[in-house]
Amino acid sequence: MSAAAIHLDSVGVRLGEVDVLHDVSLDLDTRTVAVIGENGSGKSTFARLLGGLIARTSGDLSILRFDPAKHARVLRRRIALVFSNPDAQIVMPTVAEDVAFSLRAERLGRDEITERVDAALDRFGLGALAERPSHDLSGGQKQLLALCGAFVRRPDLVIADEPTAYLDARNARRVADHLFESAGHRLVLVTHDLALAARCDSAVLFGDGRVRAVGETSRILAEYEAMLEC
Ligand SMILES: Nc1ncnc2c1ncn2[C@@H]1O[C@H](COP(=O)(O)OP(=O)(O)OP(=O)(O)O)[C@@H](O)[C@H]1O
Repeated sequence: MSAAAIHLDSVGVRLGEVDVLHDVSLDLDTRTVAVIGENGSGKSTFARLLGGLIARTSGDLSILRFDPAKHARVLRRRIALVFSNPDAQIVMPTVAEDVAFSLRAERLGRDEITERVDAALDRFGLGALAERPSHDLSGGQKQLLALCGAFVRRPDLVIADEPTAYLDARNARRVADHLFESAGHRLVLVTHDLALAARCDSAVLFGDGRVRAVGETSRILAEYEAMLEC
């Protein structure tokens, strides 16, 4: 098994009748990784694969040195997913309850849950909204809540798919800053925002369900920009 945090060897993903990812081989070991590429190139499918939401059809895959096909439960506890539509991630009636729900699998005492939830709400500027109905929040506040729920579990790996897509500039900056804070987690960030991608240590460029280029971010971004100009 590879020593890289994220390792794929000839991975293919078929969804329904469609081969969506083809022969993906990658070793990703930088703390932050941008995933870029044109619409429909396979980025979200790649993120869902890493997040354990879909399974590979062929090839080998290890994440944090675990095979998701064999250790899905371990990985679920170590990986947090953040998507552009926070509504899909909000399940409990109030803001504080929703964050606490993220800790349900952690077997913590009531006091520790309260402590962790309060600290996370404060960190994401949601302290004053703790008792508010979660579905009444604005889009940006919901995204912060989804992020809060992801981070309260202290994940080793955060997989974020267009986490700033619907946010105003200030909230987008706030969300991005949280993602890039060196809080001990690795980050895989799917984004069309190339300024955001530029903040990552390395980048993967997808095209037609295949890896077109991988490596140091500025080089990959230059390749992508040149490709878009063609
Ligand atoms: N469940 C599915 N069944 C069949 N085809 C799918 C399914 N999910 C995605 N696809 C197809 O796989 C391809 C890649 O989709 P994916 O969402 O991974 O692309 P993307 O790079 O994230 O695109 P975007 O930038 O537009 O979000 C697309 O052609 C899409 O239609």
